[in-house]
Amino acid sequence: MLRAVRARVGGFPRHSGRALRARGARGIAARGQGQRRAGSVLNASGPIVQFENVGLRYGTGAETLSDLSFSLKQGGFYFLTGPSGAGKTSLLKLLYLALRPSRGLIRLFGEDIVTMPRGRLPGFRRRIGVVFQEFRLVPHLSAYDNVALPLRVSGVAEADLHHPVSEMLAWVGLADRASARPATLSGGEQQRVAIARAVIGRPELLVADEPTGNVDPDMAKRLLHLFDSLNKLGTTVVVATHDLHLLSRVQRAEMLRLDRGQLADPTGALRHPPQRPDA
Ligand SMILES: Nc1ncnc2c1ncn2[C@@H]1O[C@H](COP(=O)(O)OP(=O)(O)OP(=O)(O)O)[C@@H](O)[C@H]1O
Repeated sequence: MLRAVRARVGGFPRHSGRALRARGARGIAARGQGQRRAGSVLNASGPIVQFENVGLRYGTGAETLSDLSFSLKQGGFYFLTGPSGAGKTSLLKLLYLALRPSRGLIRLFGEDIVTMPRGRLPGFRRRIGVVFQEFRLVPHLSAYDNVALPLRVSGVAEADLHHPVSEMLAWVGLADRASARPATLSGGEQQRVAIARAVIGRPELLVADEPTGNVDPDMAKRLLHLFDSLNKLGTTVVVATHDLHLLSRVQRAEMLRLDRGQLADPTGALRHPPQRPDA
């Protein structure tokens, strides 16, 4: 079945962008290929994420993340790697605004999100697609309705939902499971629904935590191709993974390697935060 699906779709599912441009759609819906929303303070090549000397501490313990200074360029593709417990999920939570840092500066879409009033955060979160490590599907909704959720939140009309949602479910090989509730799906199937939900709105930033952890190598390749296609349409992609086979599959991807809460260079040496020019 996978082969049949593969034959039908060569790039990112074509109806998704169309639905997002439908009448009444808000926010991300207004974007075309590689374009940013009107009024964005970012220019086409500016960083979409900037961390300066960021630290994160849970409770009163030692810092889980320390001295993180890096930027992600708009339209970039990044793999986040590192041993278990290095802090990958914690870093992704800072990126998708589930946590605020204990210290340092984070700019997202050109704005300081550390001091941003809480009321503005949901609007920012809608610009980010997230594949959670534990999926977080809505249990009482079908696979179809879980995938449709971001489009409904963006104001896409019901009449415009069917094509993009069905196409996306077919892409992830779940056309025949559209009406299934999450509890009746396997772990790998739930993961694919979670991925379809995260990408269908063509977010400006996609953050995926071990998105291929529960699928076989063929499906992992296919899902990575989906991220790759989305990235080519302008979405900045950050994928945390232990799967070293994935890393070579996107040639242009850059690596971020975490080790004990700090960024390391590819040789494993810890990278110290750059000196500010005025320091
Ligand atoms: N809510 C929390 N409260 C306290 N400590 C936490 C919390 N979440 C994570 N940690 C700790 O932070 C450290 C980093 O965890 P994190 O999940 O970010 O690592 P990871 O690199 O994603 O690991 P894995 O690859 O196993 O998923 C771990 O020592 C973990 O115990």
